[in-house]
Order: sequence, then structure tokens, then C-alpha cells
Amino acid sequence: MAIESRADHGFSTVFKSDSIINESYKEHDSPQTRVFKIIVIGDSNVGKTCLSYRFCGGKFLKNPEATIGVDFRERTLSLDGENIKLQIWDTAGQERFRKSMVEHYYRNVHAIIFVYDVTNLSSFESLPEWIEECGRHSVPAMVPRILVGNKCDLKGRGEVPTSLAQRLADGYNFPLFETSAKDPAEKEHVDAIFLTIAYKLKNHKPLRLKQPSESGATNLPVEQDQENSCFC
Ligand SMILES: Nc1nc2c(ncn2[C@@H]2O[C@H](COP(=O)(O)OP(=O)(O)OP(=O)(O)O)[C@@H](O)[C@H]2O)c(=O)[nH]1
Repeated sequence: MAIESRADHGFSTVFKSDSIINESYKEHDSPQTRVFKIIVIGDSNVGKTCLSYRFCGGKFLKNPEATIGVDFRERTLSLDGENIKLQIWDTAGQERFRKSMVEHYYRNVHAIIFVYDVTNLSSFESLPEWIEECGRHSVPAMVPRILVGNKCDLKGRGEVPTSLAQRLADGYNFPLFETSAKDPAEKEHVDAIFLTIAYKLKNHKPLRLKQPSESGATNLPVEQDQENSCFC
């Protein structure tokens, strides 16, 4: 079953209905809750669905189906007394399942997670293409991007050495995480990846110098929209 997307996105598309709403969402969602959109990008089969499910549902999803378009999950966190809702867009890796959706993935995104499979060199070699795709969709440079190597439980059979991944991450100035959506011992590490992003976004205090023509006052800090925000 599918549900229509909300009108405030200004488009009509479908999401799968397996969205997982953290229990805390119902209890704590309030006008003060800040919502951040995070997209998870990478080749098919690298574990994007399993990673987002591990974070939002706390479990390893057995037998996931290939994502068609986008799966939508969310989890609300309470950070230093403030509610932060992370809206995770788990995107399709297969071109045929994503092409009509790509514009929607990147619109108003707050952070991007690029995923590769540590046992699959070609999924790692695809990363520059995924990163360039973001550039082509005008994602502002200040939107945080991170790199995640998944399936570390299979690391013995690994094809992508950490040193190689670190070089790529350094080249782009992205943080690198290696983890496993499958290994229960890595559950907290997966949480930590998303928490790192949440804190970064939470601590973002957008400022803009108001122009004299707007108010008569000068140098007053006010909220600005995402396009001009710095998340650093
Ligand atoms: N060993 C191991 N397998 C994993 C892990 N994460 C995912 N998998 C397996 O990898 C396969 C693909 O996982 P998905 O999460 O569906 O991959 P995806 O990137 O979302 O794939 P698309 O939806 O096609 O883009 C499944 O068989 C999962 O069980 C992991 O951390 N370790």
C-alpha cells in the first residue's frame, strides 16, 4: 500500500507505507520540533534500507525488497531538551526505480549520507558519481555530507580497505564511518552516525544580516532560509 506525500512539498508522489514512527514522535511532537530531511544515497544492495531501518526501528530488517522510488522513515530525538525529528529518505539505488524521483530527493535536503558496501569495490567506485549527482541538483555546499561503509560484519571478505575509503573521504572533506546494519553490536554505532548529523543540524544557528531597507535597523540577526544557511 502507498500513501500520498504531503501537499506542503508541492508535489504528489508515493511513499511505501512501512514508515516507522518512533513512539516518541506521538508523545513529543510539537510546534517546537525541528524537522530535518536526510537522504540516504548509494548503489543498489549496499544496505541503505537496512541502515535506515536499524536507526528508526532498532532492528535488522531481514529480506528487504529493492526500494522503489523512496521509502520514508522518521525518528524523533530529544537532544539537550529539544525535539529534533529526523526524516530519513531511503532512496532507490537502481536507476529504473529512481529516475522520476531524483528531483524530489534533493529538494530542501538538510544532510546526505552516501553509503557503499565494504565488500563491494564497485559500490565504492560509484561514490564520485553519486556525489556529482548532488552537485548537479544544486545541493548547497554547506549541507553536511557523510560517507558510510556498510556490511563491516563481512569485513574479512572486504574489498574496500579503510585507508582507501579514508583517502576518498578526506578528498571530499566528509567524515567516514564504517559499520554494519546487521551486527547487533553495531546498533549504537549506527545511532551515533545519525546522532552526529542531528547534533550538527541542531547546533546550526542560521544568521543573516538584515538589510537597512528591510527594517531600518542594521546588523540584526534573523532566521534565514536553508539555501543561504551554513551548517558548518
Ligand atoms: N552482511 C550484511 N548484509 C547486509 C547489511 N546491510 C544490508 N545487508 C543485506 O544487503 C542486501 C541489500 O540490503 P538493502 O538495505 O535492501 O540495500 P539497499 O541499498 O537499500 O538496496 P536498494 O533498495 O536496491 O537501493 C540485503 O540482502 C540485506 O540483508 C549488513 O550490514 N551486513
